Amino acid sequence: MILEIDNVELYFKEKCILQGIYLKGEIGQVTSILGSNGCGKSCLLNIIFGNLKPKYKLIRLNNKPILKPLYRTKLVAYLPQHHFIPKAMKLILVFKMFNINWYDFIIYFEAFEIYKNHKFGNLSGGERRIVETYIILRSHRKIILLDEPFSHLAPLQIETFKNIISEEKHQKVIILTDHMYQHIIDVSDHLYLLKNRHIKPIKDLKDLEDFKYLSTGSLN
Ligand SMILES: Nc1ncnc2c1ncn2[C@@H]1O[C@H](COP(=O)(O)OP(=O)(O)OP(=O)(O)O)[C@@H](O)[C@H]1O
Repeated sequence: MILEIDNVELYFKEKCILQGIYLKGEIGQVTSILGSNGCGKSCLLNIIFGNLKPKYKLIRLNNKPILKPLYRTKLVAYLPQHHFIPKAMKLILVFKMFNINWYDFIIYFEAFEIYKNHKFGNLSGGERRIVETYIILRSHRKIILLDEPFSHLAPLQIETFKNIISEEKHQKVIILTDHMYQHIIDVSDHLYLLKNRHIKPIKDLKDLEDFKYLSTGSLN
C-alpha cells in the first residue's frame, strides 16, 4: 500500500500554514516529519486523518484518489498529542474495546501487570501515553499516524517503541512526527522537513543543519 498526500494548501484566516505539500508513506517504510514548533506538523497529520479540512489537498491510496475523510475508511489509526481514552475506563477494558491483546502488551511493558484493573485516569501522564501509543501502533489498521510518540517517555520505553515500530512497519504505513530527532532518525526510512510552509525530503542528514533545523555540529 502506498499513501500519498499532494498539493496541500492550508490557511487559518489569511495566514498560510502549508503550501504545495507532497508526502508519501508506504508499507515497509517509516516516514517521519521533522520541523520546529508551530510549522504545521500536527495540522498535516490531521489533514491526512481527515479531521482538518484545508483549502486544497489530494489523498491517493495506491494511486487512487480518496475523496472521503480517511478516518471514515477504517484504514487509519491516529495518535493525537492529547489523551483520548476515557479516564474512568479500566485498562483491561480498554484493551478489549480496541481488540488488542493485554498479555502481549505485558510482555513488552511488564510493570503494567499490576494495573490490569486500574482506571486509565489513575496512571501517570507517561504511563497513559504508553498505553495509547501501544494501542494505536498495534491497532488492526493499515495506516498509522503518530503525533509525538516519544515525547514524555523514559529512554527504555522509547527503545521499546522503536522496536515495535520496526516490527509493525512490515504490515503498515507508518507516518510520525516528534522533536526527538535522534530517535526519529534511528527509526525512519524516509525523512521530511517542514519549514516556511513547504516540505523538503531529506536525503542527506546534513541538510537538517543546512536548512537550520539543527545547529551546526548537532549530528557529530
Ligand atoms: N485551529 C487553529 N486556528 C488557528 N491557527 C491554528 C489552529 N491550529 C493550528 N494553528 C496554527 O497553525 C500552525 C501550525 O500548528 P501545528 O499544531 O500544526 O504545529 P506543530 O508543527 O505541530 O507544532 P508543535 O511542534 O509545537 O506541536 C501554528 O502556528 C498554530 O498556531
